[in-house]
Order: sequence, then C-alpha cells, then structure tokens
Amino acid sequence: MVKAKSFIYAKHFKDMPQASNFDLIEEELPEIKDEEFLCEAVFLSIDPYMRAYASMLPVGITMIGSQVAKVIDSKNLQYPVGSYVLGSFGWRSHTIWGPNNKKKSSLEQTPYIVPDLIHHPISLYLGILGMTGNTALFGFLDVCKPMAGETVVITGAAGAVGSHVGQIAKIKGCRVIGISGTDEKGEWLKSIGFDDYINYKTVTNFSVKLKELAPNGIDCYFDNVGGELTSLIMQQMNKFGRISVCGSISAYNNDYNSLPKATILQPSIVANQLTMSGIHATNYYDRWMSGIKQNKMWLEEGKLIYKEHVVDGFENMPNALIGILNGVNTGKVVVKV
Ligand SMILES: NC(=O)C1=CN([C@@H]2O[C@H](COP(=O)(O)OP(=O)(O)OC[C@H]3O[C@@H](n4cnc5c(N)ncnc54)[C@H](OP(=O)(O)O)[C@@H]3O)[C@@H](O)[C@H]2O)C=CC1
Ligand SMILES: CCCCCCC/C=C/C=O
Repeated sequence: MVKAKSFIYAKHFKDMPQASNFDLIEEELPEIKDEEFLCEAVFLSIDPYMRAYASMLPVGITMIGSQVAKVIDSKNLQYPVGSYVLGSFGWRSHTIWGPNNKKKSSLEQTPYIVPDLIHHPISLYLGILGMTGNTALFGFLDVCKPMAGETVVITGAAGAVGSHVGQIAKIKGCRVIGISGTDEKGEWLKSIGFDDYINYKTVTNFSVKLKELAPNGIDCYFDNVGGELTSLIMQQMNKFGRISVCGSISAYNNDYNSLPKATILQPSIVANQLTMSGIHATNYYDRWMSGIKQNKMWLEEGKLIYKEHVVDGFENMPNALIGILNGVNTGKVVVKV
C-alpha cells in the first residue's frame, strides 16, 4: 500500500500566497487496475501561472502543476516500471494514472515518457526541455520574428522563460537587453550572452538607461511582467515592432478588483504600427516534441545555458511558489522530492 501526499488548494489566495492557503494531506492509494500505472514524483515544477490561475480555480482541488515522476508499478505497456513520465498530476507525491482519467482543464497534457538525460538533471523536462522552453521558443519566434541586428528587450529576463528567450535572440543575431531585479541576476545574464541589463529596482531613471542601452530603439519586446515597465519599454519601440505578451507577473498578487490603473499604450501602438500578441503554452501542444528537440539540440551544441533554483522537499512546495513571486530565483524553479 502506497501513501500519497498532496497539497489541497484550501483557501483562495489574497495578495501573496501563504502556507495557510494549502492543506497537506495523506491518503492510501488503491492497487492499480488494468491500463493504469503508479508513479512517484521526482521533481515538481513551480510556475507563476499557479498564482495567476488559482484565483479562477475552486478550493478543495489538488493544487495544479506538472512533475517528472518515476513509474513504480504499471499495468500499461506504454509506461513501463522504471521509466520517467512528464505529467500534469498536480502537487502530489504519488499518482495513479490511467487512460480513463479525465482531464480537469485545458492545461493538462497526457503523460509522456521522457528519456533519462545523461549529462543533465531530468528536471530539465520541466524547464528548457518542457513547458517553459516551448513557451520561450514558440512564443518568441512566432510573434517577434526576430531578425539579425535587431534589438530585443526582455522583462523577467533572469527567470526560466526570459533567460531562454534571450539566448534564442542571441542565436538569431540580435542585440539583447534583459530587465532584472538584481545586479547578480543581470551579471548572470551577461555571462550567458545578453548584451546588457537594467536592474529595474535600483536604476535611477529607467527610460534614460533604456535609451542608452538601446540607442536605435527596440524592435522586439518579450513581456513577462506587464505594468509600468511595459509602458516605458513600449514608448521606445521602433516602427513595426513586435511584442510577445507572455505574462504579467507584476500584478499576479492583485485581485481583479484592485488591478493597477493602465497607462495609455495606444499612442505607441498606433504611431509605430506595433504588433502585440498574447501567447500561451497550450497553443503549442501539437508542436511540443519538435520544440523539445530544437531546445535539446541547442543545449547539446552549448548554445543554451540554464540555471535551476532547486528547492528541497515536497513539503516546501508553498514556499517555493512564494519565492518566485518574491523574485528569489534565477532560472527555473523546481522542487526536488
Ligand atoms: N503564456 C504562457 O503560456 C506562459 C507564461 N508564463 C509567464 O511568463 C512569466 C515568466 O515565467 P517564468 O520565467 O516561468 O518565471 P520565473 O518564476 O522563472 O521568474 C519570475 C521572475 O519574475 C520577476 N518578477 C516577480 N515579480 C515581479 C514584478 N513585480 N515586476 C517585475 N518582475 C517581477 C522575478 O525576477 P526579478 O528579480 O527580476 O524581479 C522572478 O524571479 C510569468 O509572467 C509567467 O506567468 C510562463 C510560462 C508560460
Ligand atoms: C504543461 C503545463 C501547461 C501550463 C500552461 C501554463 C500557461 C501559463 C500561462 C501564464 O502564466
């Protein structure tokens, strides 16, 4: 008999998530039936969307999320014992999955086998070889269509998606400016190929500094944070500039009744005939494996450098989520069980 731990989303978030928003429960799992497998979480993903989406979820459900898990019992030939799977199982230590399991939301994917990585941690399937990697790859290239010599600005640049986008932009021959919340993060960005960075928390005048670093204007903007930074960046876009709107983490802790008042973006959009498009990871499910293949190729060629922020212990899932909203991480946050 296997005992599974899981975090229940027990109370709606208000402002910053707290440990008290979750209940950690334990349950005994039944024997698996035909076509089912039982797996044990090895690494769990922590992502900002968990904060953004949870406001729309009912309380009482298992908290949403993906994990890399090891199959420890199986009556399904497609998922043999000992293999690793990527699954949308939520914040659970052990899961029984079968083809009759119903998807609870469009965010969920059918579990797929991930081959062990010899030279890298298997947690990469949550990062550069997974959801964040495909978001960076398709979300940037589809919308921004970067050309060599163009200037690209990225907010949330030292996070999982931003650091990846910047490196793809360098592969494409662009000048890349990252926006980050500490100099340490900015220096890391430079070490992986970014041309420069702005520490938005300490810079005296953001717009002046941006003009200095991007004297020819901005052609592509990859937006992870929204808010005031986005307004200021958009004022310096070039004619026919492209903006990929990936997220708005600066306001995820606001509820819908207290969202920041918007500044007016239309003059920049109209004057420069900008194209601004929202992107979504779920839109890439039909190209998912080709995205992983491309990112893996760049990884093997040494063109893609990653950093992981590993939090130890399943019990620390809530703390890890609070951490990304406070910007403690450089690179992808994963919890190691
Ligand atoms: N559309 C989609 O399909 C997807 C969207 N996303 C979105 O992309 C964005 C980045 O995700 P990901 O890279 O995984 O995140 P990470 O958790 O890796 O990085 C988040 C970073 O955002 C920065 N940040 C936090 N609060 C603020 C703030 N108020 N203002 C500016 N920056 C802030 C912090 O860095 P710093 O110290 O620099 O402030 C933090 O480390 C998020 O908005 C997320 O929701 C992610 C995946 C898929
Ligand atoms: C495989 C998990 C897919 C989750 C998609 C999350 C999209 C994020 C949106 C905003 O943050």
